[in-house]
Amino acid sequence: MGFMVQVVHVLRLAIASVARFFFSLYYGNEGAKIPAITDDILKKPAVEVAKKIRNKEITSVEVLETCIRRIKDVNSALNCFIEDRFELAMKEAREADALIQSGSKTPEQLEKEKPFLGVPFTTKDCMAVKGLHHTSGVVLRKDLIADRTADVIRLLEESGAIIIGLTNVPELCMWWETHNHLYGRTNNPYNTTRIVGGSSGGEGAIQAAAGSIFGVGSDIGGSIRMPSYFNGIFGHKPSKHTVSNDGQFPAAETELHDAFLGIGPMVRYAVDLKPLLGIMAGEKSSKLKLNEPVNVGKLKVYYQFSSDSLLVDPVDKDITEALKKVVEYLKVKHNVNAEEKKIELLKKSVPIWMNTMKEKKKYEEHIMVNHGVFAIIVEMFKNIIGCSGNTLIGLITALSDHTGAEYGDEKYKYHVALKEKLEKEFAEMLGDDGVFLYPTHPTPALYHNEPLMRPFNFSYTGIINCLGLPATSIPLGLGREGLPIGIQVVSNLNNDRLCFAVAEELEKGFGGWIEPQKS
Ligand SMILES: CCCCCCCC/C=C\CCCCCCCC(N)=O
Repeated sequence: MGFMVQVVHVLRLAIASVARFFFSLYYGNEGAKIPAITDDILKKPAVEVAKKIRNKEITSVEVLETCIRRIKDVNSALNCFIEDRFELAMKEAREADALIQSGSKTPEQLEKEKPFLGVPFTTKDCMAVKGLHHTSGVVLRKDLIADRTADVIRLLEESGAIIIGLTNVPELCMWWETHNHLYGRTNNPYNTTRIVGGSSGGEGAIQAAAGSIFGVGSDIGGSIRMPSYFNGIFGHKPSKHTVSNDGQFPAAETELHDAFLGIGPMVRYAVDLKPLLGIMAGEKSSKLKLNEPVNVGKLKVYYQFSSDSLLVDPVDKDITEALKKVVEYLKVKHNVNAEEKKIELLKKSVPIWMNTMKEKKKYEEHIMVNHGVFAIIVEMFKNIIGCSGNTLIGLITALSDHTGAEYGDEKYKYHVALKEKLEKEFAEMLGDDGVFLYPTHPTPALYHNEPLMRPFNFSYTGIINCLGLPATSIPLGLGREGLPIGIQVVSNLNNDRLCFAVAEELEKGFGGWIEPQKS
């Protein structure tokens, strides 16, 4: 059995390598370039932009105009921004400026009451924003306009931030390449022949390209952390039950999935993670004790190089080297002796995620009019001849939903039990002062469509969703292909602030976000 699994693994890798060769011939290595960033305000953290607006060093209207210009400059190459509310945003920016100019509140009062006053932001199109489309990349929802705004977006608006539009996602947000038959495919700002990840892929790209000041993503299998990683920015999936999942499509249908799913910030600068999560969490932010100081030198640091799963690609040497450098950096700078782990159950990341993700409702019910295996196969043929509203991977995922466990059966319960065992192991290891460093993903951004050859690579992030733990994707520079690399840092439940402290420290040591290729 073990031998056969090894043989299948080697065969899969061999086929994926041959396919990669053909992908490289097909796409070449030169994609479209995006223009250099010329406005300094786009190279500032959101907290600094907010301060400058409050202190009348720049107006909200000027910041918004700069973002709009930048979005227009980069979107033909990236196809990441899909719907705007520029006019309404401009009205809100004028109102913000008028409030500041009126002098009715001091900058200190504004900082307390409306910390992001006048700061433009974007979110993915699976989040309800009143008056904008709410499709999740599903053709059946193409005319659906949200009649209310998701809790998390409302909280950000109450903090003074201004939503300027929506970014692209994969069909039903359930794949890690951003492509659908409504808005098309999104390209990576570092190399447009490569993927941006998913499902918050449009958001990853617009943040990396500096088209908005901060972004909001959501993550049930890595959808914040993978696009953050592929696009060289910071992204945080919060502790379970911290940020309201209201107003998101698809909604989490079970208690378990509500724990897996998290909405969080996607940003160019680590310093923005904490204040944004504080606002997004609303009343629940108090349990995170975000203002408690964290001494990185006092943290217990654990790390693991690979899940050792035979269903997943080996971890790229650039990522392994980067993780080693992080361990060395923490030793030299903070005298922290990190401990290497070999957590056996991480090998089972793929079956744990795949089986515990089962719901009563079948996947195809969200994306197709006709249901059942036969209907899916018919739709696949239609896809091949270019006549389907569904993506091929959407249909493959629908088909795969007819394999493995059924919601609530013995197989499902077995995998829930495995998840609980791993949860206990992580809780004991991390305690109140521990962090776990782990690859966010085994490879840098693949060519478009290439994830089909390596479908389960998302499990490095997916397994952390099953545990409900907070995790931040941290950029660590560019690898040998000129594409972003990095790791994720995981902490115990409600210890999100430890992830932020590590993110800020590694940003200092490794440079954080790097402006993408310029024309
Ligand atoms: C060609 C071989 C295809 C093998 C079957 C692939 C089945 C894939 C099923 C599920 C993949 C889910 C990927 C989740 C990515 C992120 C989800 C998220 N919203 O956080």
